[in-house]
Amino acid sequence: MTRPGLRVVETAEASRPAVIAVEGVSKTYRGRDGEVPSLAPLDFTIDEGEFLVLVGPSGCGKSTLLKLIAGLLPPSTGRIRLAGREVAKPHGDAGIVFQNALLLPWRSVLANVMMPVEVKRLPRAPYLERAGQLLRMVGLEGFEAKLPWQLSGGMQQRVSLCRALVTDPSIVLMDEPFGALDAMTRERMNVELQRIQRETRKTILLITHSIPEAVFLADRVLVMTERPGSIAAVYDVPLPKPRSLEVMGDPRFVALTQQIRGHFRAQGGLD
Ligand SMILES: Nc1ncnc2c1ncn2[C@@H]1O[C@H](COP(=O)(O)OP(=O)(O)OP(=O)(O)O)[C@@H](O)[C@H]1O
Repeated sequence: MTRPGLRVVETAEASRPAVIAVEGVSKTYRGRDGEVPSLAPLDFTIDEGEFLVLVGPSGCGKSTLLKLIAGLLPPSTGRIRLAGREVAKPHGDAGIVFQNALLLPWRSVLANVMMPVEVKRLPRAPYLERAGQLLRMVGLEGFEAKLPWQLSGGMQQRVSLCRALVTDPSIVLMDEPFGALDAMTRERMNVELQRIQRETRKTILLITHSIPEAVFLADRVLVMTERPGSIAAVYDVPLPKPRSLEVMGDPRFVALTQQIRGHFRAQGGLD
């Protein structure tokens, strides 16, 4: 049952249940040109409230994995459970944020945020209130009536994040959400996203090509191999949250980014 209101029920850190369970999941695309094995069988879980970041070489199946979790594609083997239920079709219980904000240009900021509410035919009034709260939380109070082109790229991505959160989904999936932003805006958005996750307590799975971004944001970083992607390593990030940008100078931060970079040196980098 989807519910409005920014906060979810508090759970003890030690006994956080898994929100996502990926069990033996693989994906092979089959088309006219033959088969493309995209993901090797994967097993991992994401805990409630966890921030898991995926890094891996280009084409290793990261976006495919996100689409599988969102139910947009069926796995070739294995199964995915989201909040205990097997994902079998597009379920709408995952908010998705892509590299481009993908806002409808003729709709106001508020109307864009309300899109999932309309698609799911949920009652308008409580979600309108939630949309207003979310826009306030991301610093866009007063911009509700603006059109997307009147906003900067970073502001548009914040709108897209509000749209992903408006129906209070079990998980937020983010595919290179800040990849199109300039470096300074991107850093600011990383700090913002960390705060937003703290306030909403959402479970987040984020894909990035930036190792520092991964370490800055994550509770755990999952490193993937080249296609067909499998799990090369999973790292706990031993840095307390909230983190400020200064953490990037912390020897533990530097050591971990170096260690993760080591996975890609032999493969010629992340991109
Ligand atoms: N619909 C499709 N049909 C056939 N092959 C596909 C399809 N979608 C993706 N692929 C292939 O599957 C592999 C994994 O693609 P995917 O987009 O998941 O990788 P990725 O890790 O997200 O890449 P990037 O980091 O470049 O965004 C790639 O080789 C891609 O060409």
